[in-house]
Amino acid sequence: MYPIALHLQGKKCIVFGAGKVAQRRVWGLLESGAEVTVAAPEPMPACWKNAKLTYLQQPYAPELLGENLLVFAATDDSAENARIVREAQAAGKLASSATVSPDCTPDFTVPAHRKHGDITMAVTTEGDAPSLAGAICRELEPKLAEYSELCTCLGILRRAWKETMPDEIRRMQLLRILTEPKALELFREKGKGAYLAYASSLTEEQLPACRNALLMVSFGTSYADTREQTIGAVESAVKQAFPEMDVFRAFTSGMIIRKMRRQGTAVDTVREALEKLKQKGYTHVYIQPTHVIPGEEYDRLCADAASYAGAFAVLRIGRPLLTETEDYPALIQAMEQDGVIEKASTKAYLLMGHGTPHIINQAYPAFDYWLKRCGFDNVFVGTVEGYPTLDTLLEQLKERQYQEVVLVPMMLVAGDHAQNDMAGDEEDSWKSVLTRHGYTVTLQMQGLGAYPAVQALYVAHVQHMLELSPEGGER
Ligand SMILES: C[C@@]1(CC(=O)O)C2=NC(=C\c3[nH]c(c(CCC(=O)O)c3CC(=O)O)Cc3[nH]c(c(CC(=O)O)c3CCC(=O)O)/C=C3\N/C(=C\2)[C@@H](CCC(=O)O)[C@]3(C)CC(=O)O)/[C@H]1CCC(=O)O
Ligand SMILES: NC(=O)c1ccc[n+]([C@@H]2O[C@H](COP(=O)([O-])OP(=O)(O)OC[C@H]3O[C@@H](n4cnc5c(N)ncnc54)[C@H](O)[C@@H]3O)[C@@H](O)[C@H]2O)c1
Repeated sequence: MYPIALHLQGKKCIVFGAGKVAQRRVWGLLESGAEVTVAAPEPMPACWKNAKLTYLQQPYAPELLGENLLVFAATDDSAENARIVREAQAAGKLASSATVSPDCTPDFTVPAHRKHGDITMAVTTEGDAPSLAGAICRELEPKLAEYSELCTCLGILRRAWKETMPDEIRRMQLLRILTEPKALELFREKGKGAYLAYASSLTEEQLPACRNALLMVSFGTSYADTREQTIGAVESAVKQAFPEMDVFRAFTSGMIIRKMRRQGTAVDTVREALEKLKQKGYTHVYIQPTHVIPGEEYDRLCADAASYAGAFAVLRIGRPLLTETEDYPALIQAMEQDGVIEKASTKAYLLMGHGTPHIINQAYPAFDYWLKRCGFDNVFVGTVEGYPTLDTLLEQLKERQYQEVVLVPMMLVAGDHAQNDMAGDEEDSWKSVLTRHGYTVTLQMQGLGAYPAVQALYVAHVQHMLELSPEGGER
């Protein structure tokens, strides 16, 4: 089902039947300016005496379909209605039926509708409960009436601003402010005069000069040091690369946000950040996640952003670090460039990824595959919560002759997982297990975000997001 509003002025339409339903169809069609023909076996009902329509006193016949664009089968014979619909469709017309039958699939349904001034409201239940569609319209009708004067006002303002305000974004911004709940309430409570005064006060007010916001979204960490060395450093790199953008921060982990609040540091959730950007009047919002993979956190981010889709002229989401195929060799090259991993070394490097029950966990074995493709036979990927596990890594190490292993977090930050699961003194940490297996363990305690070459990858992802055409790039 796809709703559209048809402009029927001067278009030919035919209604079969002259009973209660047919009469509703005919009045509606005449109101919309259509050229109406009615065919039914009885004489023309008196109510149409002064109506501008062509009345044919005869039952349905295929030749009556003629040049008509829309066909309304409104007889009380459902088999006849089904036949009318089928034959009209075969003749390339769009047809509806007042009766529902299994051997007929009409092209359109007539929704319950109400019109007040320039506002038309239509409700369909796809034939399930037509009387409910009518009831919903009746319930909402007073609201429509309330807004029809406002609609006229806004129509006048909008046409005037199209002439006097060449900046389309500014116009959009103003019209959005003027249809926010606060403005609607002002119109209802104080009337048209107060509303128009508010509108002109807005046009005089200086709207924010910079309308581009870049929201950097991270999972977050409550470890303040690593937070600034990684998340903060990625954000700084992006700020430097895009000086024309206002850069903001949001975290996706509610647990971390709460913990930080207890420590006295406020960070926004994605929804809070988007709400603030909307309030501040930003029109173009670009969201760059710093997440390593597009997993659950990223899915949630997309859902949160989707609920703000109508709030901005542009709302786009960039891709996490490992999303497209080319991201894999790019990250390997970056890690090599900053000396995180070294090819053909006598040391084995074990990268500790987070891991996830989400299907994207495949990114970790895929990254391992890419490492080998790029010649890093001595670098292995494992995860804390997914596959490959530490046991998988131990098996792989056993087949080779390494004595020294270097542990590296494959996470943006060197937070809880790096400090405890990787490098902690508990007996099940990777460090403890590997030491027990006789390896000499070295720790690299930096999150990926701390490396300039990785920061440059995020800059490239933002660049890519900004370059996408609005049609192809919207998410
Ligand atoms: C909305 C409205 C617009 C309009 O017609 O203008 C409309 N029906 C309205 C009223 C209404 N219709 C019926 C009752 C009796 C109570 C009840 O049954 O609920 C009442 C209430 C009343 O009369 O108060 C019975 C009924 N309707 C259809 C069948 C055939 C069937 O199901 O076989 C039967 C069973 C007959 C039987 O049992 O014998 C079929 C259709 N009726 C449609 C539209 C289309 C689907 C719209 C949708 O739901 O999306 C469709 C498919 C026709 C089409 O698309 O042309 C209008 C409300 C106007 C308003 O109040 O503003
Ligand atoms: N869509 C709705 O809102 C709605 C509401 C109630 C009922 N219905 C269903 O729609 C049907 C029509 O309802 P109504 O209240 O208008 O019935 P109605 O009895 O008032 O009118 C039926 C009309 O169809 C005409 N007709 C019969 N055979 C014809 C033919 N071969 N060619 C042209 N006209 C023909 C009759 O002469 C009459 O004018 C009913 O059978 C009912 O099931 C629909």
